[in-house]
Amino acid sequence: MVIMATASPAPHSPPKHTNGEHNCHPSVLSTGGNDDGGGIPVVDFDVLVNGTADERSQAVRDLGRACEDWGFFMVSNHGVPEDLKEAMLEACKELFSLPDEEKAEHLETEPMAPIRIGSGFYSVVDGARYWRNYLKMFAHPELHCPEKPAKLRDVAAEYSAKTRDLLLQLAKAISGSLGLDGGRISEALNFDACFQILVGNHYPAYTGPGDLGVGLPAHSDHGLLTLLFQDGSVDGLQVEHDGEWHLAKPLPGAFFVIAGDQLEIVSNGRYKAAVHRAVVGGEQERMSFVSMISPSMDTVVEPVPELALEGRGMEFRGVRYRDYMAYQQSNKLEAKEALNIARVRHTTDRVEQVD
Ligand SMILES: O=C(O)CCC(=O)C(=O)O
Ligand SMILES: [Fe+2]
Repeated sequence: MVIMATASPAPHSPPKHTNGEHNCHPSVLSTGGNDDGGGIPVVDFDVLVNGTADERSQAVRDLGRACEDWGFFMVSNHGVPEDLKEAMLEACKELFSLPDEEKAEHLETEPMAPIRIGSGFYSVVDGARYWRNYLKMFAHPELHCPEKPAKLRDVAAEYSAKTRDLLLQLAKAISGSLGLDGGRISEALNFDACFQILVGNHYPAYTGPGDLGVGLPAHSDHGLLTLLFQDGSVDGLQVEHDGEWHLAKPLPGAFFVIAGDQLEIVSNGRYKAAVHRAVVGGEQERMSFVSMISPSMDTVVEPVPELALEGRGMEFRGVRYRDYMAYQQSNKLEAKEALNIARVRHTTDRVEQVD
């Protein structure tokens, strides 16, 4: 069975709640829901911030291991209310079901536009067709939001504030897990003015050839950390780990956290950005919602020098985040290809940049 990108047109049907099992590629390991036996690691956020000193130290170590081994984990007991997550998805569904005339201003805008509504079916970036509709909104330092549906702005403002707070606290703990001061990564990345983006993904019911289609091809995210949840029990997110694809099945209420390219750069390659993809299949449509934090657009991101001193030299050169994001968003999504613009290749007698 082959997972296919397809050129067929696809319906823009309004999303509805779905339940039930999702077809998955036979070579994909079903995982999640526990932290043993090769499952996706789980970090209990409440313990991470409110535990005893010993519990917190252990949680930070576990977090570090999750970032090192997977670049991908679940966070439970995170404090973001379920009804806020649901309201965020509902507002997104309403937006996707509006007629195109009502979204025209933001449809298929250029890759760095603060609001983009689009569809993988019309992808101008790489000519491929993906089974996906999306809404992208810059959310911080300023929230950019379509006027319709009317409820979207308030919900997005609250959701972005709550998830930003969570992501910044995770960044602090991750900084600690690297043996750095908790504020070190925030300082290096100018997080007082962090950049945040919200993305709603809608994968319509699949009517293309074969059993499965590509919703979003294998990629790593361009930011520092991505927080993701999906609607109901329709799975489709897969993460690469040790050369295998794992189906990411969430624990009830938990978020997925995905290490992005800027974490790989700032940690000098100690933590790897996770390659992931979304597959679609069958009658069931799927939705997911992403909140991502990144350095401010003007920050030149490079490894924290303390980490470069651990005998491995600087593995990345400094790249302004705005340029990095523009490059990643304007080119074909191909696993971690974008990181090569920042990677330094070490050879025995000289150091060169990879172009
Ligand atoms: O829909 C998903 O589960 C994955 C979405 C994703 O990877 C993204 O929006 O960057
Ligand atoms: Fe992603």
